[in-house]
Amino acid sequence: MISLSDLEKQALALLPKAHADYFIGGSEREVTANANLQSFDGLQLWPRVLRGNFEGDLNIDLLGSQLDYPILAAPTAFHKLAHPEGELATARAIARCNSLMIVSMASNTAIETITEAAYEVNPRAGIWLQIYIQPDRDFTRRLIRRAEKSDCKGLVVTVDSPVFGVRERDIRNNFSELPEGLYCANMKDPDGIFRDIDFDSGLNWNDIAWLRDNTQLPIILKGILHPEDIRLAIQHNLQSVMISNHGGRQLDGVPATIHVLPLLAQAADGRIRLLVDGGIRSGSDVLKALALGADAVAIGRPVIWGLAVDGEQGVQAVFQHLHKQLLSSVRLCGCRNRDDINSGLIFTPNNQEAKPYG
Ligand SMILES: Cc1cc2nc3c(=O)[nH]c(=O)nc-3n(C[C@H](O)[C@H](O)[C@H](O)COP(=O)(O)O)c2cc1C
Ligand SMILES: CCCCCCC(=O)C(=O)O
Repeated sequence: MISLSDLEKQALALLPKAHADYFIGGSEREVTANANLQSFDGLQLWPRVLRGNFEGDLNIDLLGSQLDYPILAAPTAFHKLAHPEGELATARAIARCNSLMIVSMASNTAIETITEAAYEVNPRAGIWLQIYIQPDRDFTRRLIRRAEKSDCKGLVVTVDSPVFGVRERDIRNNFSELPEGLYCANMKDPDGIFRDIDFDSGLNWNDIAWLRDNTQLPIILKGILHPEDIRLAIQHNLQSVMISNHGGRQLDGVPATIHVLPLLAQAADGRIRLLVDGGIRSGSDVLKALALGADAVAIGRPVIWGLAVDGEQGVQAVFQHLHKQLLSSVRLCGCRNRDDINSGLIFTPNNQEAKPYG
């Protein structure tokens, strides 16, 4: 693979239009979906030279999961629309890469089957489950128990979705149901009936406290964009937040995540692990996010493109590609160790006078 944009083109050409549009689309006018991508291009790295080797490593302990590098898979729904092996192919690929997969609540494969496949490939694999807290709290509690029993290592709670975003492409394509034979496998009730995923528009911090009392798993809040919400997450003893605008698929017109990251890193002040997603398409994008304060980044659509083009191997290729590019960017920037990856690496007109790192 040469670039993720080549891969994206290949994947889009392979998929039926309604599915390609579901995967690539954003909400309303897709201003935020586009801003995620463009904002990375608007940031420039500011390299130093003649500083010798990068002696550090890029591995990370993320809430108990050991990753070889700080890139993980964001939760994305319906992998069987991209490839018949669906989430099993994704999970195996990511396990082989010693990375971490956040399984969507809307996966086409049940969480137990996914963890089993991942741990078979790599007993140290990282698997977290993403949930939308359901208005039916008993159902939510049962799903959390299933995640715990199947040895998930974290629970990601998506909080940017009191209602579902308006996806104009899906409306135009009349895409409102999965093809026959595909299901949201985690939504099966004990009586064998699949229920729909609901969005709880009344969700508030008391529900997060309820969740805190209902699981020992680390909780990661996904969909944070405001520094005040970081402070509240810290107050609620959460381990991590994902700075995310849902890939521009929920509220259109919100900032690109990379733009709010510095403010949120300041609010976090090292007291909570910061993950960021949205528009990361190259190793230099990953480096920009790490430099601005992220502990790790997550990728959504690129995983789908890899899966659609070449199943398990395609997903593996995406992770290997980003890892290789990240290492190359780190070296080209003259970083000697992990501490050199800081905000001094980002050139802005305002920091021309500032003393860069080192
Ligand atoms: C096709 C698709 C499905 C998604 N499904 C979910 C989901 O089930 N749960 C969730 O919290 N986020 C979901 N997201 C949002 C991603 O987790 C992530 O925030 C976003 O894709 C990151 O942007 P990127 O695709 O530019 O990397 C989905 C995104 C896409 C593109
Ligand atoms: C009603 C099904 C909900 C699936 C959620 C997937 C998602 O979050 C997305 O962005 O699409």
